[in-house]
Amino acid sequence: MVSLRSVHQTTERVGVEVENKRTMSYGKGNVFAYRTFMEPLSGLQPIPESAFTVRDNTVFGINVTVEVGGNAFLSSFTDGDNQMVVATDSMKNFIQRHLATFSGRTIEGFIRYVGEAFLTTYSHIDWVKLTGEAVPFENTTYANGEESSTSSLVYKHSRNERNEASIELVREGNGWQINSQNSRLLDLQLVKVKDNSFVGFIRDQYTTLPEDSNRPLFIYLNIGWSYETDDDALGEEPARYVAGEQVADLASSVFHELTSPSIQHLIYQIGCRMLKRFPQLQEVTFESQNRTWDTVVEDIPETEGKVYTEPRLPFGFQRFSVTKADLGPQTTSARTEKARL
Ligand SMILES: O=c1[nH]c(=O)c2[nH]c(=O)[nH]c2[nH]1
Repeated sequence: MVSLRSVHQTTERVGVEVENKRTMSYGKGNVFAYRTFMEPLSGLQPIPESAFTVRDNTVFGINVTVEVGGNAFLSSFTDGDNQMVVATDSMKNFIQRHLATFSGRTIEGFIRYVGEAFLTTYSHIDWVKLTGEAVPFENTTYANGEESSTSSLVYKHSRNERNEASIELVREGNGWQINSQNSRLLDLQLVKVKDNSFVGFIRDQYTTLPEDSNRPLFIYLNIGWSYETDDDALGEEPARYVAGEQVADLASSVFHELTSPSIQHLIYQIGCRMLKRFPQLQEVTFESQNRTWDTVVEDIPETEGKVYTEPRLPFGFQRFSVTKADLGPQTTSARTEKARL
């Protein structure tokens, strides 16, 4: 038994700990900035699954969230003392104006540039986290005589999947270090109209779902990746950069090829293919959601088509990460692991 007194002392010690590690940050979200005629990102390493090799960058749109922390901000919370406060409105201006002086070509590069600038400009900021979500614009075409040509003037705001990058920089001595850096493709929505199954799952008193050896499969995917070498994420060496557009094509290509037994296995296969194509990556992560339509009309005579409607809530999801350990010789150890279990 612990005496009351020692409980009290422990609490005091814990209290000090908590004081040092308390949650304290502030920042700004939805900071939109658009720059036109930015340098295109060309020279990407082509992969067989994708024809994408150049990101145009004529319209570079980004939605930034910035969050900063540091002991210097404590008195702004506890005493209402704003002496050290960088107004979040100024943070917004800081981000937007830095887009004019940015000399890179990627969202990863931009948030790194802004993060470093925050730490350099405001010496009392201990750490900064930035997320940049691309606001994507696609090419359009116009009638050029009898031909159709790509417009260099008109771009179409895309509401499809988009790239995102995030970084956490922490002050360290006279410089800073990267605590985490990730790239993601958000909200890739893919439907495969046949050649997917879901069978062999547990059947017990709770099971109402029939086995299906040929279902349509509609999935929503967030795919994340991190690099072995942080600087590869910047796109300064385009051949070492992984573009979300390539990742989207790779994912749909694997989906096309695979007669999938489940979403779980599909995302594993996508992850392995990504690490094979892009050996500069360290890890690939997935958040998937099952959005498979509900069937309304099962048989339409003389066609293999059916009629479907929106899926009913609730939706299933998966989370999974794939690393190089999942490639090559590790297949053996995965099997051994299974045998051991
Ligand atoms: O691919 C799937 N994985 C599951 O775990 C699952 N569960 C479910 O009801 N449908 C599906 N589909």
